Amino acid sequence: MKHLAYLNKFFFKYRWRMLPGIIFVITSNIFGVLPARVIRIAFDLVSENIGVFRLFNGFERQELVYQIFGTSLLFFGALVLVLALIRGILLFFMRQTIILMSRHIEYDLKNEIYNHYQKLSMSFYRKNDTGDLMNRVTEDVSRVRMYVGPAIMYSLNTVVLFALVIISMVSVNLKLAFFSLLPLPIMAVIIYYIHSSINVKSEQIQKQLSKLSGFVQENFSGIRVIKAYGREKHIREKFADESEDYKEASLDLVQVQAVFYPVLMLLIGISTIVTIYIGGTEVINGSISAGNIAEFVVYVNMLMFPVMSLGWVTSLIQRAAASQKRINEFLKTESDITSVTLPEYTMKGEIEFRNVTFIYPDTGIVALDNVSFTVKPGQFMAIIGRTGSGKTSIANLIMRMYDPTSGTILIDGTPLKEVDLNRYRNNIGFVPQDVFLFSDTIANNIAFGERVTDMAKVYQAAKDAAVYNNIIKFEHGFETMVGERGVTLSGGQKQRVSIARALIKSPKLLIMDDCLSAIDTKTEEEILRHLGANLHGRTSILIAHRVSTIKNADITLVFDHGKIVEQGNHHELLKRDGVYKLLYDRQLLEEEITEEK
Ligand SMILES: Nc1ncnc2c1ncn2[C@@H]1O[C@H](COP(=O)(O)OP(=O)(O)OP(=O)(O)O)[C@@H](O)[C@H]1O
Repeated sequence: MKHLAYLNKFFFKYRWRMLPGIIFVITSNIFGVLPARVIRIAFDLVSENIGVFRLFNGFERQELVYQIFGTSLLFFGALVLVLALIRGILLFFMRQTIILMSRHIEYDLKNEIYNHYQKLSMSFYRKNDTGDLMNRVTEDVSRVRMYVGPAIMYSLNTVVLFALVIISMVSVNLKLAFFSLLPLPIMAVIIYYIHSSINVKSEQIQKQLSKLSGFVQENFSGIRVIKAYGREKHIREKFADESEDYKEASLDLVQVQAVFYPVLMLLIGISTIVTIYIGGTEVINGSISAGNIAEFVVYVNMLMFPVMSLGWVTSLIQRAAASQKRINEFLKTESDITSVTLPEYTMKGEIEFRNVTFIYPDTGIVALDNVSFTVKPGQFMAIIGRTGSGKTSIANLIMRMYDPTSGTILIDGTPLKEVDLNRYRNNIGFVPQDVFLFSDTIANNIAFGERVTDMAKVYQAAKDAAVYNNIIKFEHGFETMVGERGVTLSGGQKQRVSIARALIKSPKLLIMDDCLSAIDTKTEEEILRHLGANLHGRTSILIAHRVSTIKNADITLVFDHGKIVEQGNHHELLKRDGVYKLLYDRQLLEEEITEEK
């Protein structure tokens, strides 16, 4: 429960919705209880007037008595209707205030969690899987909403209604009040246990359903592999097995639910019988009137729903507490990358790694081992090396996705930790190794880092990334949607759109991580030619696998096992006759063989 205390700030924020809400709960219950008294009066009127009616048997006056009697009953009927109507209006406002408040809190909480997510570093995202992150913003927040809305509303309602009904009952007859209320606690306990069992089973079904949809999603994504390997039958059988588990869990739930309502009806019936029996003996004793029995039967029935909902509300609160605990865990997580905020920042583009060692925090893999190098402003630096040698880790550290385990990274002579990260990243154009395009138009994907989409700049960036001619061939040109709902771009086209996204920023520092791998050598040359023309005054770092890509680099670092094993320009490296020369010769040979074919 203490976890839910976090939400109190929202109750305070929305106090002007909550307070009227409470007033509506109280008044609606007053109007809920009043009809029972009207019914009592009407009942008593019937029993009293029947005597009078019979007394006038055979007289003309009997007709008049009947008319007065009928009109009075009609009046009471109309009164009950009016009271119900007023109660209905008040209930409407009760929901309009409290449930509306819960929707506002849900909105605020979702935004708060999402904003917090945005501040957290890459290592956080590595540690937590996407499904879990999404669940906290969606499912957990929904469960918390059930607490701040329905649970609070029904709890308030129950407390107020019980107070009013008990006062009314006791003021009539203490003994009858005691016996009428006696079955209710027993009923609450039974309903609580049945409800808990329903909850456990519903959770099982939910889990099974998530597993099933995860299975389906993965298989739809990998449908090409499934078809290519002819595994459709096998997958179909696996799906049937998973569905079978889901079906079993659902049947289990139906069984418990089937017990729930008959048990409930039985308990309500018992309560009513007890009320009528004890009430009857009290009428015989002369301590209450027959109308009081009717009044009590109405009270008992009025209490049924709150008692029924008690189990439900308890489980709502328990679930919300568990969800809020998970949400609090995340909200308390601090980013391990913190930044200073500076009023201004201009970047020249010098990068220096001084004895940098980097171990990935989650796996303990030593990605970089005592690496030192300097890139001067405007220089073109290339990084080459075997897979897993630490090239991407260099890019990650320059982007400050992670901080080095030891050593220092200096930007224009200032340690990176002392640089305003937001402004710094705004000066960088980064093309990651795994291309990611949003489900949006090509133009918006290219202009992603820009505040406003300037089409002239979008076109120029697309031309520089050698993808312009491809895009204009699409039916909707730059307005073509990409991603799940749009066209599927080829691997090379995606890479070039991703390059255009970096180029449009005219960054001071351009980092391209192996982003020319799916592009043919001719297009690659075209891009490099454009880049060459635009690179003046801007530092660029190109991570590549092909030596041909980086021949023109001012300096090339050759990586192996997280260390720089060679460095220099193309000619210097060839002269050294080391790893670089070996790579170059091997690639030349591969190219010759391909050409001969
Ligand atoms: N996010 C990560 N968490 C943990 N370990 C990682 C992570 N990324 C990379 N590694 C590990 O760090 C080492 C260096 O990886 P890195 O991605 O820097 O290599 P790379 O030279 O860029 O490889 P490639 O050419 O295949 O992209 C590898 O052993 C890899 O398994």
